[in-house]
Amino acid sequence: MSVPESEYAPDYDGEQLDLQERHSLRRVAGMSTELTDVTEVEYRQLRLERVVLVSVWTTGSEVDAENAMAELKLLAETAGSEVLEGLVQRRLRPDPATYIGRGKVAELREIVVATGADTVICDGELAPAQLRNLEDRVKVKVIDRTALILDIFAQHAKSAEGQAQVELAQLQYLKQRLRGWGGNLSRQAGGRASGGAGIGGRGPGETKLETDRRRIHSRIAKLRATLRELDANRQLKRAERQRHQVPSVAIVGYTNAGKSSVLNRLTGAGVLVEDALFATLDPTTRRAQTSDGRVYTLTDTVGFVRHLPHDLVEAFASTLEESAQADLLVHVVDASDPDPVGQIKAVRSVLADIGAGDVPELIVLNKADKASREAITTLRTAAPGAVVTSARTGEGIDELRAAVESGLPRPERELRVLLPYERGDLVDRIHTSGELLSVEHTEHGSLVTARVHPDLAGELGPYTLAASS
Ligand SMILES: Nc1nc2c(ncn2[C@@H]2O[C@H](COP(=O)(O)OP(=O)(O)OP(=O)(O)O)[C@@H](O)[C@H]2O)c(=O)[nH]1
Ligand SMILES: [Mg+2]
Repeated sequence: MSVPESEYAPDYDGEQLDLQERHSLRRVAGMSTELTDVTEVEYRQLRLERVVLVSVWTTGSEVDAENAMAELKLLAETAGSEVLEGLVQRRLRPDPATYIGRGKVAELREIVVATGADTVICDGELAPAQLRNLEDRVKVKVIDRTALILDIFAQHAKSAEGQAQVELAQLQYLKQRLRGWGGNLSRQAGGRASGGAGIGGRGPGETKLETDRRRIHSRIAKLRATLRELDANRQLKRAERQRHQVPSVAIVGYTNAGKSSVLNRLTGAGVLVEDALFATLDPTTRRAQTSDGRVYTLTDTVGFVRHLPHDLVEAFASTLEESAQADLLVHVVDASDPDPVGQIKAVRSVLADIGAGDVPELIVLNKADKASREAITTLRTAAPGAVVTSARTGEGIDELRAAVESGLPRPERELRVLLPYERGDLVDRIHTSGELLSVEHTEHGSLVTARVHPDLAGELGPYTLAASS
């Protein structure tokens, strides 16, 4: 399988790296998808694409490169692929024409032939020309990480809004690549064994799009209009919650960190939990109550991933906005992941992008049952004030609930009122929207000290005895 040395000649921009590193298109160990039983093999052969993963490793340590590859593998498998091989090339930067070094392309072709792969997935966002050049030479479908993530989102989107958002992102992505693709490979064919659309092929078909570029544009316009309408709906609901001064908490974090599991633990909500990336695409809002009866909302959100495609962030803006509008972010981290600090950084960078950078954040180190003691200790130092939980065993959930309660904004007015007994309704409202500090039952009514919002303070005005702060 070795390629003559002369073939490496055009591989110029690797020249400043160690010779041996440059020469190897290294196999990453343990990459092939493990199939456990025969029925699974048969089932998967019908459905799966057989893929080879390729990555250019430019910066960071070898461990970083392997973690990135492991994540790409997980993404590919989430999309339904069988991973045959993972290859990494050490290089200062991707080749502008072929992504990996030109000399490596022939080697990649040999691996594709030898393994019987029908798709190559590159870790990154490739230029249209890079995709086309690679496809021409490797002679199987080549897709990039962005298309892969879009594909996973397309498979998981359930609500009308989620589906419209994904389709919009896919069309934006395709629009820029219409000229780049085509040629002898049909995008519509999909994986050899998938019996139809494969990765990157679900969603809008390309040939149709090529024949009528205007149709993309009008479809995009239509989707945007639909999304605006749906967004207006969401705004209404949010405004309603704001009017009632209901504090909101958004659960954010890297994909598969355990956000939905944490929400389920906190509220008993039946939200889909799956060992899959991007299981949750539609935000679920649940009502919760503090120990003293104040009502607040908890919203589960779409997970983040490193290099979340820009088109997706834009398309999901209204969903992601939920986090920017929250009073508190519960940032769930998988403490058992090999690189939790990298995940925290990736999540914070998306949060900053969507304007949620200033919302108070409570870090939750989840999967404590699985994480090593050292990892937890290191993370505690990196994130002081973090709560350690296991959504699996329930460890730390009470502590988390208490931390969320104390992180909620406090109603600003403190007052003392004497409420006649027939105004029990007002006592109830203090319970659910304010903080009841003390009650004393007198012969004239209930003597209540409480913190409430200005609205309710206004209504309580006639009964106020003394106001402070
Ligand atoms: N061992 C362990 N597994 C957990 C824990 N919390 C969640 N999991 C598992 O991790 C996987 C992902 O959990 P989810 O709650 O779906 O994660 P998520 O963050 O909502 O994921 P997405 O919606 O896909 O972004 C599931 O298999 C859970 O059972 C935990 O504390 N310990
Ligand atoms: Mg989820």
